Amino acid sequence: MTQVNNTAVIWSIAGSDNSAGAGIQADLKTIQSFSTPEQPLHLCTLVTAITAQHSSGVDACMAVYVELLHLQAMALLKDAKPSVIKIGLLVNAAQVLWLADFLQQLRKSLPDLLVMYDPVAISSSGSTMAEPDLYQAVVQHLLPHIDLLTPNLQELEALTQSPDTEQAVKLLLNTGVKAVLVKGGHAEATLCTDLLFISENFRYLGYPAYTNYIRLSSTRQQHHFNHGTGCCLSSALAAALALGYALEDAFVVAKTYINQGLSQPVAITECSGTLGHWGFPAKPEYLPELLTDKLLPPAQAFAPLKAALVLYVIVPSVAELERALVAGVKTLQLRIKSTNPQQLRQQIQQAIQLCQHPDVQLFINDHWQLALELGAYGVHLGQEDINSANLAALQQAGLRLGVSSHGFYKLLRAQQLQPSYLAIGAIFATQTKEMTGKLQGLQKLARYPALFPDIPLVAIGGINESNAKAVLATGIRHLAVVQAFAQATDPKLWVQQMQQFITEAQHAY
Ligand SMILES: Cc1ncc(COP(=O)(O)OP(=O)(O)O)c(N)n1
Ligand SMILES: Cc1ncsc1CCOP(=O)(O)O
Ligand SMILES: [Mg+2]
Repeated sequence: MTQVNNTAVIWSIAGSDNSAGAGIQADLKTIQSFSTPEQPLHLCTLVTAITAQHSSGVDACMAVYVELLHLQAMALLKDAKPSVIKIGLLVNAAQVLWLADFLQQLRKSLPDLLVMYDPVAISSSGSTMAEPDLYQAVVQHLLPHIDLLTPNLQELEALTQSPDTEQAVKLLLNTGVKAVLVKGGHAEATLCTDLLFISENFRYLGYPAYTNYIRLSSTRQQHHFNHGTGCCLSSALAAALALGYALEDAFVVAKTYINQGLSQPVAITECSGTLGHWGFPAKPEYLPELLTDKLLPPAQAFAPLKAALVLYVIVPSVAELERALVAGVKTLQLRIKSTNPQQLRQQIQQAIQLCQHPDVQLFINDHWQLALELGAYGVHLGQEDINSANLAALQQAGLRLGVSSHGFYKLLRAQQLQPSYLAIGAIFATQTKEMTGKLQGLQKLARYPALFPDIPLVAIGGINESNAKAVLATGIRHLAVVQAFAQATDPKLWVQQMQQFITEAQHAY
């Protein structure tokens, strides 16, 4: 049967928690929370066990027979195939063996399938739900079929017999697992820190990280309403991956979701309850802190923009810069990719001269040394460039800084520098720049303004007069363009039209 719309189907293969804080019930609530009419998610379930539990323990756990697991899977396949499978509680070796075999078969017809395993065996209250032979079977048979494993610290040690996190993760990656997210929720610390290790084999990686792991941290929220937090973190990851987020971005989204849910829990009694499920997180205070990829930010923030970016036109030469100025563009970028050093200096100097006007803001792309030396208004740097640029010198000289980003993880990374603006791209397909990662699209773009309200955000990549209104409807207020301006036959009219779209959006939303 052909799937008819863009609904992403996720399967949860897990145990029932009748108290509905963890297990399949938590997965359903979490996945539903991420589902929207524009990008619907549909969670189907394969129940592996029925548990009798409450907030302080598990009274009973009964495994479902493998034959019935198989029938559940066959029934689901009659309707639709999943794009993501999230595995939770497995009880015994028989279930593991069936699942390993099933996944191997399924992958033959679903090469893009993403399989996650949250290796729960002991509940957060300390009750053991699995049989003693479970982990041995998991390591031997299941792990080679897992793309992303999400153990907590206890489960990590139980699976590997290693108390050393990095060593344990190495052991797991050697079994064929492609990424490991170690959940730090159970550690005794004021910060709750989770670590994501991504091997080169992980197909969903959008952009290479600058370290081989990413560490996200948030202040621990001490209360009694955290039953099922681990299940929900893994489900939120599954949802974000099904929505097309790159793994590192899905990690940020999932942790932000948990912070939101713990900030607004559902209390049932004074000492029992669960985290809340309140939709895609939308407040900056829920964002975690990125502890890895530490850049060396200057002591102070970069100078703010002297005016809003609004329409930001990027040009490859001084001749094009003049054309843009004549057409009425007030925010410009000189983006020269190849020329000899002498011409480069000359062009940057000329561009700075031409833009000496109180209403005009000119950013120099890439060539920060020349920009600094020649007294430019600002520079635009990519994520690689900020590793090596002398940011302190740029900040001290009063230059404005704009930084490229391609999703939540890169936004967090760039935000550390307190730049003057952040660019997000590519929104649509572009012929101007080779983009290796996923396109942002309008649905993802619409999530950023609420989470990054204190810094100007500019959208870039494939933007033109036909899609500008749709981009502005996401809440983004600034548009950067290359080709659409270069191809405008009447540049003045084109600029007026684009500026009008932006002004209308500012008043409309
Ligand atoms: C406004 C704006 N956004 C993004 C970019 C891209 O910068 P970067 O990632 O450094 O890539 P190059 O432009 O150097 O190819 C930009 N230039 N401007
Ligand atoms: C430089 C850059 N960075 C992200 S997309 C992009 C190219 C944008 O060009 P266009 O507006 O022609 O798609
Ligand atoms: Mg660059």
